[in-house]
Amino acid sequence: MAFLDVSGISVVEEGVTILEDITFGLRAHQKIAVSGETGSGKSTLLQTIAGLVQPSAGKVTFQGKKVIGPHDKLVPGHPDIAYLSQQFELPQFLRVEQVLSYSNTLSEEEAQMLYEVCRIRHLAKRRTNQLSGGERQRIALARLLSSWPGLLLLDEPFSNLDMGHKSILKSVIHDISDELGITCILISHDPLDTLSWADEILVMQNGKMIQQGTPQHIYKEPVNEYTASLFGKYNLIPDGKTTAFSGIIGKQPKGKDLLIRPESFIVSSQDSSSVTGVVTAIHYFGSHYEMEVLLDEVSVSVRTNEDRFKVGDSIGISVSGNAAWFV
Ligand SMILES: Nc1ncnc2c1ncn2[C@@H]1O[C@H](COP(=O)(O)OP(=O)(O)OP(=O)(O)O)[C@@H](O)[C@H]1O
Repeated sequence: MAFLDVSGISVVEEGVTILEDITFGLRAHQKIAVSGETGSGKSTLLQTIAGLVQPSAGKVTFQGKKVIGPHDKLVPGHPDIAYLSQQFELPQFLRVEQVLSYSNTLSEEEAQMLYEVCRIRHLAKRRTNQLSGGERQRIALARLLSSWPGLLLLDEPFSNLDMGHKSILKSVIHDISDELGITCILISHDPLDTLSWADEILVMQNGKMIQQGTPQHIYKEPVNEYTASLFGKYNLIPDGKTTAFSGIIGKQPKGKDLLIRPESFIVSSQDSSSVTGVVTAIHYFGSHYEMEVLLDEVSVSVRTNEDRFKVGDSIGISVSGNAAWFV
């Protein structure tokens, strides 16, 4: 029995299809991230799983039981599935300890462990109007988790957080899975949040799930340019202009464009195993440089750690066959 089974879910609102035939399963403790552009249906998917949106077709089964939608339930939602929305609210002007005690169903020891994991123990006496955005979010999270759900759905938890609060929240989410044993599904726009965290990524486009796989698979072998674009910079060398590279990588495009990530290029000597280009711009990013290199007719972005290049240099670049992908 799958921990969570999403089977053929479609959602239609006012004649508009928002989700179309989504199917996937989740094992207990598996970490799934959902990626996709704005409006692709990510939030609606999580809300349907949580029993907050009525599917028009298909069903969600959680721990062997069908999740009942809001049309068939007086108080929408599932007691064992927590959904942290982008627009969470905390009661105004209460002390944090009051907010948490109202929803708490845990023993004192469990509650203290939860507050420790959420990094909020030091905030107990603070009033809710005296908190930063990141602190508010961790308290909203602790409040949700105080019923100790089996499944936590996090909808863009990192948006609007500065680097410091984001980094704390990342550790909190990591510990929620690893220390509290709560299974999580996470929506995030930022590839850095999902690639390093998830066991599996689902990619949404126009209400459809267009790809599912490990972070490595999705990053290296995206099903199309849209998926490639969600996970970082890429070069797309159009079919017809790929001849020079086809020789090096030993693969033919077969009518497709050639996708190469900037870090997959290797700056090498100018010989038969490389393609010659001219550096037209260099951008500094702290941990690395990105050079714009004009090849025969195409300009590509090449990542390098070396600082010896300058605009106008003629360089050789190569790429290994398994770092090139046709889309
Ligand atoms: N109740 C509704 N009635 C009509 N349209 C809706 C409803 N809920 C969502 N939509 C539309 O469905 C599409 C998907 O919305 P959803 O919020 O699920 O996308 P998303 O991928 O989570 O976007 P974002 O990243 O901006 O949060 C959007 O075009 C949205 O306007």
